[in-house]
Amino acid sequence: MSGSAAGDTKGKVAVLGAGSWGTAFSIVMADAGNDVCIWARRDELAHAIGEGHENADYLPGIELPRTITATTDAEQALAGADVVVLAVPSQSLRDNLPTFLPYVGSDAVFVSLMKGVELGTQKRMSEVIAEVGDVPTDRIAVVSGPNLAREIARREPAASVVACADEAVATTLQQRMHSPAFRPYTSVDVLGCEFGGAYKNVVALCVGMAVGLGFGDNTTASLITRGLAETARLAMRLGANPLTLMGLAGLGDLVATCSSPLSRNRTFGEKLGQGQTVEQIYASTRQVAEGAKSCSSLRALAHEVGVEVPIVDAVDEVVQGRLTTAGLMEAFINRDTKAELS
Ligand SMILES: NC(=O)C1=CN([C@@H]2O[C@H](COP(=O)(O)OP(=O)(O)OC[C@H]3O[C@@H](n4cnc5c(N)ncnc54)[C@H](OP(=O)(O)O)[C@@H]3O)[C@@H](O)[C@H]2O)C=CC1
Ligand SMILES: O=C(CO)COP(=O)(O)O
Repeated sequence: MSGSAAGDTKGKVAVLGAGSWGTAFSIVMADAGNDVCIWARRDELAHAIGEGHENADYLPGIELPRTITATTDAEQALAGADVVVLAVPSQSLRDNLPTFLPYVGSDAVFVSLMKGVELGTQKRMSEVIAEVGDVPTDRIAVVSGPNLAREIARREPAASVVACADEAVATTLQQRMHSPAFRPYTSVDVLGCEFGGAYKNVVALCVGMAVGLGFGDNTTASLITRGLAETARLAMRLGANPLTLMGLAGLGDLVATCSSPLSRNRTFGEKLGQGQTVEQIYASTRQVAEGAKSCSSLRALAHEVGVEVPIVDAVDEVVQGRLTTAGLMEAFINRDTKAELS
């Protein structure tokens, strides 16, 4: 993988997944001087992106740079790419990897944009890539931060974190993705970044429920703050750097997602709070709300390591249909009282 200063011609990037974030991140990479080829699983979407220069299904009204091409052919998307960006829903990654892996160059670096934890295995996405692809950790990076796709696609200024166990790889990727509107910071705390990204989706579901029930800023700020405490408690138990959770991939993303009506997770929670069922919500959108699945895997993981996660527990109960959203708020207030910093 080669690096160069912002604005220079850099190399080819394959983006596997043509949804909101895969497409918005492709704009970042194209603006930073990379040639980008997006893999979509539907012909009509690949055609709309490659020929019409718009992804009307996910980012309507955004004109895509001409250096972005698209295909449904994984071999074509990956040919010559030294950066391989994965942007499919987390729960589909394991099934999708065998389609991609035969065409990934032996030195190419994987970049996960996904913010979920696999159901059943409780693995983070970088762990799934390492396991299924037999890829060493110095070739797997994650990008995570307050990066709502539509705002990024509009080139509104934002920062993010690119994390890799090998700091030099993170730095090279940082150079590859630094664009006029997108400022990446490096980190070696892959676990902390992935955890921040996955956990905030569950907290955003909870905040959305509160909004849907008609509660105001005191309620949402209380949930965000206790959500951050819970995220940090579990992530630290698993080996994350606590400061990562106070950074862009933790607090930053938590605030953006919990505050924004653009967030699919917050919207999902809001609809639950307004009385819709999980099935009705799934039927009303094609976009992924990762927290609705990751609440169960994060809960299982927390219980495996003996960490208390009342928000994740309660959100999972609501999603499973065993608790109402009003019951969740009541449980939040009426749990046994304790010291804040316990
Ligand atoms: N959107 C955002 O603001 C951000 C999202 N993320 C994360 O990025 C990841 C991708 O999200 P995002 O792009 O937003 O998702 P979207 O829901 O917008 O798009 C999902 C994409 O994946 C495809 N897809 C859906 N199911 C499958 C499957 N089973 N196998 C293969 N492809 C599938 C969809 O194809 P089709 O259209 O054919 O259904 C679509 O191209 C998630 O983990 C998300 O948490 C991270 C930061 C920001
Ligand atoms: O991760 C995101 C912003 O950083 C997007 O959140 P949603 O998936 O809830 O839209």
